[in-house]
Amino acid sequence: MSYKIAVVVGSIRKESFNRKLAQALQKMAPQGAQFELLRIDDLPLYNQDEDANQAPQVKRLKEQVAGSQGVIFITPEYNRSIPGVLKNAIDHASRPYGQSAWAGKPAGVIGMSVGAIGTALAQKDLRTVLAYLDMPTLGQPEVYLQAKDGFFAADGSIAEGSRDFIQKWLDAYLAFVAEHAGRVETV
Ligand SMILES: Cc1cc2nc3c(=O)[nH]c(=O)nc-3n(C[C@H](O)[C@H](O)[C@H](O)COP(=O)(O)O)c2cc1C
Repeated sequence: MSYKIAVVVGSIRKESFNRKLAQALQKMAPQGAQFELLRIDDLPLYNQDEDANQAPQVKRLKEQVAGSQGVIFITPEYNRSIPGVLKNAIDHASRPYGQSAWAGKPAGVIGMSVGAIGTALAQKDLRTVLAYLDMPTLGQPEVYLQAKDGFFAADGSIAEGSRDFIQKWLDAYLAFVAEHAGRVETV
């Protein structure tokens, strides 16, 4: 079976480490796993008044999530939590109430920040949100990455020091997606 995995990056900065990580992961994906990086930088600020009249960018986001078999969130930590742009995207695709695009999608959480705890607190907050959104989320292994010179190789791939560790996370996440898809198919 092949899987489409939606990838949401919690930074819209041009030189984002997390975007680079998303691109590196995309290259590490095995055949049968197709990664799609979702755009969130053109979403309006979430406003509940617009629930019945969602912007085309919001509809696009929801369709991309709905068409995926899983979602990977790759986020930096901002002020010990998740960036507003990521929460904005999550809130958009969770509404109108009862029509969330996220529900039931198996999630993977990974992130890179400059601080020593490597997004641990951002991921903790994100996991709380994903639990509420009814997204089964891979528990182990956890990946907390501190941005350091040499993490990425010159070609944008993950350098040797961390490559195996990240590959193990990716393999575990894709197995989690497959297990979830199997469960859904047998219901
Ligand atoms: C508003 C703001 C708050 C931040 N707060 C944290 C933080 O709580 N922990 C941390 O490790 N880094 C923090 N940083 C630094 C980010 O880790 C750094 O900007 C990182 O490069 C962001 O990820 P990106 O490269 O994908 O954009 C913060 C940066 C900004 C702009």
